[in-house]
Amino acid sequence: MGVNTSKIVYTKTDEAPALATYSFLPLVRKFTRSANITIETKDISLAARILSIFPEKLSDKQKQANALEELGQLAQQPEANIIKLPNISASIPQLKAAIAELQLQGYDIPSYPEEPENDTEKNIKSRYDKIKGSAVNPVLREGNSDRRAPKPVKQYARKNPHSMGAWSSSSKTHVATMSNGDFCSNEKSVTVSKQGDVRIELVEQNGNVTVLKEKTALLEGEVIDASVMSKKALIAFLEQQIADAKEKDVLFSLHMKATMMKVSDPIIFGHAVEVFFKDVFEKHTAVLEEIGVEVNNGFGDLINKLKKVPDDKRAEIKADIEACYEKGPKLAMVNSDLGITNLHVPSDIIIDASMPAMIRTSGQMWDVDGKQQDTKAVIPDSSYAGIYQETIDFCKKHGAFDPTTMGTVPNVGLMAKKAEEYGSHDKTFEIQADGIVRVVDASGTTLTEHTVEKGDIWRMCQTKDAPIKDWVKLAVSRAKATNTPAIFWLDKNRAHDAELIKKVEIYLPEHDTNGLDIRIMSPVEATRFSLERIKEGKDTISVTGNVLRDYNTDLFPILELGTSAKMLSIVPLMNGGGLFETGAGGSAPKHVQQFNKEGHLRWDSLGEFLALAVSLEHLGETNNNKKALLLAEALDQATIKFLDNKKSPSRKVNELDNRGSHFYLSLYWAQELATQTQDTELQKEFASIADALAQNETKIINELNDAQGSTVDMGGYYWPNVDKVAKAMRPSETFNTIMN
Ligand SMILES: NC(=O)C1=CN([C@@H]2O[C@H](COP(=O)(O)OP(=O)(O)OC[C@H]3O[C@@H](n4cnc5c(N)ncnc54)[C@H](OP(=O)(O)O)[C@@H]3O)[C@@H](O)[C@H]2O)C=CC1
Ligand SMILES: O=C(O)CCC(=O)C(=O)O
Ligand SMILES: [Mg+2]
Repeated sequence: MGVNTSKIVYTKTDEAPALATYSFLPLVRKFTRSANITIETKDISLAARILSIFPEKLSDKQKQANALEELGQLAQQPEANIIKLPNISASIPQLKAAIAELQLQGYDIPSYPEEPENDTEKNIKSRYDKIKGSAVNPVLREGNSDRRAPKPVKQYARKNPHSMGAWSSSSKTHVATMSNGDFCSNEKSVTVSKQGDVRIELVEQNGNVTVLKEKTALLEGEVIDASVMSKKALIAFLEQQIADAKEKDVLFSLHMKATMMKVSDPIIFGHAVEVFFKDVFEKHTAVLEEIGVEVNNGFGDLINKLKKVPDDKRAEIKADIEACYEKGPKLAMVNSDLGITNLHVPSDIIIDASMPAMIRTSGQMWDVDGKQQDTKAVIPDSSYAGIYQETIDFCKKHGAFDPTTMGTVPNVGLMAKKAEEYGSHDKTFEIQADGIVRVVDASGTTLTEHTVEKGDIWRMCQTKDAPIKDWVKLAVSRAKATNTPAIFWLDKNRAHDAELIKKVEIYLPEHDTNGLDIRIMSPVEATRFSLERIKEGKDTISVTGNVLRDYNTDLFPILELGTSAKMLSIVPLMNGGGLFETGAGGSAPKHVQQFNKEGHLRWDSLGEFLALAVSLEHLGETNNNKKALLLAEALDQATIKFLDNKKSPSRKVNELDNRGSHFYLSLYWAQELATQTQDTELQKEFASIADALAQNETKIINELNDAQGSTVDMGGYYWPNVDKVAKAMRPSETFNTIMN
């Protein structure tokens, strides 16, 4: 294969990682040029995705290609080599903010029609709904996931432990979850014996049949699950928990994944808002309807729309809101200073990050005065809530974990082909009438059926056989490579898991597992087992489904490393390519706020460094590009040095930030290349760069630090001005000159 085929696609995303890209990518280009590697960028930011689907009224200059679609296709090709940075999975409030910003910048795109009144508006809404929530990752993830803390990162964390809030055995913090009527208890699961289509329909009590989804194609051996969340049971549960939080005097805090579970979870979120502020919603139904309040977008939606109400009425509603706050338990706050509660915006309390953050902070969240308090963490569906309760119990019993001695829990996650719950959006429905929802195949056989009531949330999930097989293989190969026990987190008492266990039991014996310790345990047992081992400094691979992949790869990294940004996240694509995700966390909106305010970007690009190294290694191997392999090796060494010398960004203004950290990585990377002797061309090229960087270290760092301390105008949040940001992110002339 010719060396010219070496191409890495680097994604342009949103918020903090996008800012970091302005500084990092020019450096990556410089380092990879001589190895004949092309770095192509694909803009999959929220704003670019919006523009790409509404080209009609845009000028040619304003139009955006549908980069996500192109990448989705590429991910299925063997030559794929994609570095994927975290992107915004937009809640409706974020989507609306991005649209408003683009309109203000002169892009003629339609507003989001919350309640579409005609076909045109319905069409606009359905186009926007495709962008909503987690719309990027499921498209690119054409493989299962291998997330872990690389050895040097783990060693660094052991030597330089992050803060850990102490735990008290008398902590009142706990998880509240439903015991009946939820998705977990109502789940039915079937492994289909042959390929074919199924129809999802609602049969009303009067015999009326409404087709909810005409056609869903199934493959042989695929596992399908159907389940329902009862609205009545949910509301009863929420009422009970609100009362109980008040009685126990703990904060009430709801933890959902409204971004990835973009259909079901906003509805559940909305119910929580309505139950908490019941008196307001009951008393002012007509007014709230008139101003178009959408509770599924959070309580913040009501607050924003109150502006439309006449002064005296608004004062009355506000007084009633205050009365609800008085009457109910204290709410956990997302931002005490700004009065933003846990119920304001669904994307503010994303469970994978928010639960571990709470566990790391002594099991506490913040009250309205900014004081830490014990908390009732409300996770309505009980499928996975138990892992957090188990972790909390463990901390109550043993105290906080000790990052200097604790082991690690890497994850092998099933996620290819939109596996399980995270692929269920197009098969999730808020039920409009009492009846039965059934899944029927082409021969008319009913595969599953559920009795439902109006307002219930019904959903179907799919898990294809090939991804399961690949997942088992990946688990065995990771267990073997690291000689670490691997636990399948599957509960034989849960319908879906029972089907998966059957498959695992068939596929495992196809591999040589001699000498390996591979077991199947329920999530709760697996948590306990892994935590007991972690405490003793031992490692345990968690082999999980898609949701637990997501939860565990924030939970363990946040406890072990302080953040999931330091994770290596590899997705070996099923067709042979590689998708390299940077870190296991998100796009850190808080970091952008700080950058705007004081010109300091505390984003840690370690995830990018790790992903780039494995991407280069993959490229070197698949294209027989020796220079790429050398670059990868040198980058790994540079990253180790970077950690040893503590060159990660600080959290405080006027100290080393993201940009300065990139300088040090470049210095060390160049030095590594200069000292290797296998490739004299690279050696020569980078020796002079290494020298220039080393000689100008103080000057460059001064130039970078001098750029901090004042506000930064980016000319936009979702669609910033490229020149402004490029300038802000590369403020050292000396550094730029050497690297250009
Ligand atoms: N892979 C993806 O594309 C993912 C995307 N998301 C999206 O990201 C957005 C924010 O999600 P959220 O749940 O708040 O989680 P985030 O992971 O973005 O943020 C939580 C906190 O983690 C810390 N953090 C995360 N990454 C870094 C980093 N590289 N360097 C330093 N600190 C870091 C920061 O805490 P502090 O500064 O306080 O230390 C940050 O405020 C949402 O739009 C969400 O949908 C979320 C997860 C994955
Ligand atoms: O796609 C998303 O919204 C988030 C993905 C995520 O949290 C993860 O994969 O860890
Ligand atoms: Mg996650």
